[in-house]
Amino acid sequence: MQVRRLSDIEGTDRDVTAASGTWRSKRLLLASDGFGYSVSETVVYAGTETDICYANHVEAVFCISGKMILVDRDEGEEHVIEPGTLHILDDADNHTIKPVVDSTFLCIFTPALTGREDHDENGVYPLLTDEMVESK
Ligand SMILES: CC(=O)NCC[C@H](N)C(=O)O
Repeated sequence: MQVRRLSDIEGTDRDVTAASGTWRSKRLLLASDGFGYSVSETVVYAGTETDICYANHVEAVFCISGKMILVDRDEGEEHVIEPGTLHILDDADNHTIKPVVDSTFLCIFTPALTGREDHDENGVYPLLTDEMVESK
C-alpha cells in the first residue's frame, strides 16, 4: 500500500504545466506505477481556451471545483460543467474547454499517461510509453 498526497507531487517532474499555460496537472498515478490508468488532479485557468481531441486515449474528467463551458465541436453543443459533473471522452471527441473560473478536475486516462504528454496542434496527446520517454 502507498499513500500519496498532492503535496508530495508539487515541484517534482509529476507536476506538469501545459506549454500553452492553460492548465497545470499533478500526476498522482502514472504508467510507471504499473497501473492501466493514470490519475491526476488538473487545474484549468479562468479565461483560457484549450482545444482537445484524445485520439489515443479515453478520459473520464470529474469536476471537483469551479465552472467551465465544455464545447462539443462534433455535435455543436455546449455543456456547463460544475462540481459533481463527469464528462466522458470515449470517442476521440473534438472539444474545447473554457473555464469561467479556475477549475479543478480529477482526470483518469486509459492507457495510463507517462506524465510527459502535452496537447499537439490538434489537441491530441501522443501515445507514449515509459521506454520512449526514458530514451529521450
Ligand atoms: C479538464 C481538462 O480536460 N484539462 C486538460 C488536461 C487533461 N485533462 C489532463 O489532465 O491531462
